[in-house]
Amino acid sequence: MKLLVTAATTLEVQPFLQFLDHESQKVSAHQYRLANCDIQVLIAGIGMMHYAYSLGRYLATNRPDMALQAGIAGSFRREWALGTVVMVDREYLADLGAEDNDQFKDLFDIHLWQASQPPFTGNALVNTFTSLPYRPNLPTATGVSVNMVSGSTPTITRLESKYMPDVESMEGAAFHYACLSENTPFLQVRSISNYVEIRDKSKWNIPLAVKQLNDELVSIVKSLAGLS
Ligand SMILES: O=C(O)c1cccc(C(=O)CC[C@H]2O[C@@H](n3cnc4c(=O)[nH]cnc43)[C@H](O)[C@@H]2O)c1
Repeated sequence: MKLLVTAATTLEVQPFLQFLDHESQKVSAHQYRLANCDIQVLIAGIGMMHYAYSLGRYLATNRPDMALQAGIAGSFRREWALGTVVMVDREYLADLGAEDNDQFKDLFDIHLWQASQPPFTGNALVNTFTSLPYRPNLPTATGVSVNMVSGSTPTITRLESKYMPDVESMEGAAFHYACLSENTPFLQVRSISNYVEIRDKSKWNIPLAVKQLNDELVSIVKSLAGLS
């Protein structure tokens, strides 16, 4: 099987790259062979613009059997400990639209986009692939994707009441959009590095989130390669 593993930054998948260096055959700079799996690693950049361009360019000439996005995320749910790994199955574009005095309206609200226009389901980018080669047993989550990490009470309250999100990232929606548009089965896996709150970087735990994310990533890829 041909598997694409993609992340915004190398930092987020560094331990996975080390695993591949030790356990697989390196075919070229970002390509590996692990048992029955051809693995391509794409570092697509931070934010939706970089991500959509890199992934779109890749999918224009490559047909992976499955794409896997791995990254860290902020959590709206305090009951999820930092380091919890979740599978995001629904994404909203949460800051693309218009400000109307103190109200935010997304592109569906102002009728520039129509509900369920492809590849949307309603106003969300939903992972509708039901028969993936492998599905990890992880909590599922609703994601919002933003261009600016949320860090004020009005913004957080607005997102919670409009989209009821569990997690926030800066690339999830771009990944869903590209994979749905190209009919590529996909999984988005995120590990909680911080809570979505008034910005306090000292409370983030990126090393823990990266460790837990990569343990799960190795386990998923081993299962896909038929190694466990
Ligand atoms: O400001 C800094 O010093 C800083 C250092 C490292 C990382 C950051 C980020 O803002 C990470 C953005 C990156 O991680 C994802 N992420 C993680 N938590 C959140 C969040 O609460 N809201 C949105 N995105 C988040 C995101 O997908 C980016 O790729 C800052």
